[in-house]
Amino acid sequence: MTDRFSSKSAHGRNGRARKPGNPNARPTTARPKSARQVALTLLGAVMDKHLAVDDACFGNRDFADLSDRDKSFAKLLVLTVARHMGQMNALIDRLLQEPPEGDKGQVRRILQLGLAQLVYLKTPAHAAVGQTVELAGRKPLFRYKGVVNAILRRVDREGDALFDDLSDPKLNVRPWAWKSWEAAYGETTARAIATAHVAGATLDLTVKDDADDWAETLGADRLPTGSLRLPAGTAVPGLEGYKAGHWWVQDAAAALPVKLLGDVTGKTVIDLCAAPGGKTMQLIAAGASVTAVDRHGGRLKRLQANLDRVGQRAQVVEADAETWRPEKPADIVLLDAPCTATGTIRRHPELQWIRSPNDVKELAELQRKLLLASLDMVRPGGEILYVTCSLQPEEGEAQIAGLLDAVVELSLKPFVKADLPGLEEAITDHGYLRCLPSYWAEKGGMDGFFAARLIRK
Ligand SMILES: C[S@@+](CC[C@H](N)C(=O)[O-])C[C@H]1O[C@@H](n2cnc3c(N)ncnc32)[C@H](O)[C@@H]1O
Repeated sequence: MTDRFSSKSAHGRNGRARKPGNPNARPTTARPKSARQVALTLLGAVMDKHLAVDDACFGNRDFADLSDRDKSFAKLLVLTVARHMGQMNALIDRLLQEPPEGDKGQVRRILQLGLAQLVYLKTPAHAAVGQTVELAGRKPLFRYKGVVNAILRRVDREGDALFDDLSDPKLNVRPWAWKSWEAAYGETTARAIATAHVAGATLDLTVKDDADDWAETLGADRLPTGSLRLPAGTAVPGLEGYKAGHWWVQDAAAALPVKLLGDVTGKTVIDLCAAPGGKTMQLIAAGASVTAVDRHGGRLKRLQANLDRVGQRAQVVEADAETWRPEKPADIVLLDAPCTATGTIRRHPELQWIRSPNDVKELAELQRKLLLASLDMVRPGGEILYVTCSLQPEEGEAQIAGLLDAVVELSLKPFVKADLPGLEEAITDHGYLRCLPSYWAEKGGMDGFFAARLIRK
């Protein structure tokens, strides 16, 4: 078997001129880093600065210098470590006879990168071991080079057997998150959620129309709720219909809240927190007239590019939804609120390690403010659709229950199971949408989502 990742990047070698104006440009004499070295830096940014992997990549000059292939490999390494970190740490604790001193956790991270390659990505040992050991080749880590080498060689020799008693996916869940999910969904479901997080995510698409035809053209599965599903790792830009804007990438669960609104033809909708526009595009495709609001200019550019690609138009507003107000109240406000996004750990396993109970508290407060602001933007008799991609009840069920207790102008318009044929289990007794990553496990799962429909009296 050949190793696609056994040599240093051929891209960005010494002396290669950088494009003028490249903000990540570095002096041409600097020595380019290997994908594994960059992965080690990215892992540090995730764990120490609590950055999402994409954000860590965005600000990293060495990452910018890698070839596309090495960029993918560096990211894959970090995501694989994040996905299995609890299991890896349990094994490392067992194999490291003495915890390293004064290494700022680097030896553990190097070992994690080695395990990611040997155990999960099945990178050939000659590259995985040799080049990973090199990461410990400089001061102050070089005294641990032998230890790293010995541990990785043992893992290569003994393989999966070393993980026999470390298969419980709960090991990868932070205790505070486990406590919350167990209390909210029960132990069996919490474990199924953890299992889904380890399994990763498929590529789901929402099509503008002709879903059956597109399913056939793309060789995709048509899910009961209308989304199309392709295997994990399918490359998007090369797929037929992407450039022509016939479909967009959207997890099957993320597509449900707008579907649950029913017929929106001719209705005015304010899409608050709209970027990058998945739900905006759904609303427009369903016949609504949409004002898309987001406070992040860069993300709004992505929204506009998405609208351009699929040939749709919306009024696009860069503003803070807490203070912005429309000239005229809308029929519907869709609030896809900023949240901890713990429902998307399948795609972004690092969230497990960068979120904290304090984030849940702070974001729940922000969501409440945005919900109250939404009330000012919708006409009497109009609807507010509140959505989060969080598994935490504070950002879902408890948020809405608290709001309904406090705000007399609002009432719940419950969803009913008949609204969601094929996924009835996602409609709760209270009439909320509650998707869990463990649903449709045999089909490849889905993101965790919550939605509630409120009426302004
Ligand atoms: C969950 S994402 C939205 C995803 C989007 N609705 C979709 O379907 O593609 C949350 C968005 O909220 C935006 N945001 C966060 N706080 C905001 C605020 N106070 N006002 C407006 N937008 C905000 C972020 O910039 C981010 O784009």
